[in-house]
Amino acid sequence: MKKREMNRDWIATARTLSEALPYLQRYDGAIVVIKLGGHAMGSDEAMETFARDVVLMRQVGVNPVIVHGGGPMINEMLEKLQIKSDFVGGKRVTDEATMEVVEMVLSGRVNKRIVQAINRQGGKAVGLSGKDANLITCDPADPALGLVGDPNDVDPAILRTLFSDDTIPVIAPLGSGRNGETYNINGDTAAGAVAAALKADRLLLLTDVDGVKDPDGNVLTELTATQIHDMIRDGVIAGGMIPKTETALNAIDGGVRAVVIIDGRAPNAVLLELFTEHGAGSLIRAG
Ligand SMILES: Nc1ncnc2c1ncn2[C@@H]1O[C@H](COP(=O)(O)OP(=O)(O)O)[C@@H](O)[C@H]1O
Ligand SMILES: CC(=O)N[C@@H](CCC(=O)OP(=O)(O)O)C(=O)O
Repeated sequence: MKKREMNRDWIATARTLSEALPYLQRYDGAIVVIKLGGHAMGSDEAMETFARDVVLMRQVGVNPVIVHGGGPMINEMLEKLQIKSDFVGGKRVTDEATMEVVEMVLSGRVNKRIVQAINRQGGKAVGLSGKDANLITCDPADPALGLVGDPNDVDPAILRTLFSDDTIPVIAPLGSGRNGETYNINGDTAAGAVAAALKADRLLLLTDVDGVKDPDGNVLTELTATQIHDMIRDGVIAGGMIPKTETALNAIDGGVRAVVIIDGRAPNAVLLELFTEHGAGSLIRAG
């Protein structure tokens, strides 16, 4: 039974819903790839909110695809096992022992946590890695990085099958080599490759900062390719933000309409970005 009382908050909520109509219409049937970084995963409560947002997206006709990271969780397990780990240009140098841990953590604990969270909210999520159904085939990225892969062949057929069954794919960033090897793919790189193969309407890169920052720490609300190249060259964009911005450019080149780098720790970040006029973070779009 609804309580028949007037309250400013509820009136504002109703107005927000009403104002969402043009956005709901715009994204009906759209494909939205969301990269959920390890740093953005946070508490169980934050995961629950994220999962609810994803289920809502699906409910209103969007086809969401989740590609996740899990760097901090891999670090934790490597430390327990006393395996040393180094990063070059934001990517983990991956030998065979490291690869075993990466696969175990990403395909196991991290992937299933997200799948379970979505299913608990009434969605239907299926966990897979880039190795399933030939989704992502890799070539070695750089001999210095060992088993780090560059996605060179992405077959999104399995994802389209899942869309047609109202199912939400949750993808761990691993890929197969041409000779049966397993490759570790940076989560942003994997998300970009999947988004390009699907010609996604949006790629949302959820991280732990408000967006891409200039040297004074101000978030740049819109970024061009030239700005990104200059900022990487000058060291203003560093560490994990390098693969993120490079991914954004590659995704746009590959046919994605727009990429947004946003703070995934902010409550309802995904809904705010898609269904309200209050988009946040840094936008990179096709020219
Ligand atoms: N110019 C920049 N603007 C914002 N963040 C930056 C910038 N340069 C480097 N970073 C770093 O990039 C990090 C995001 O990358 P990463 O830690 O790999 O995130 P995730 O785990 O979400 O993929 C930020 O926390 C920040 O420390
Ligand atoms: C090659 C490479 O660096 N792979 C990443 C995969 C996980 C990832 O990208 O996690 P975040 O998104 O949380 O950083 C790694 O081993 O950490």
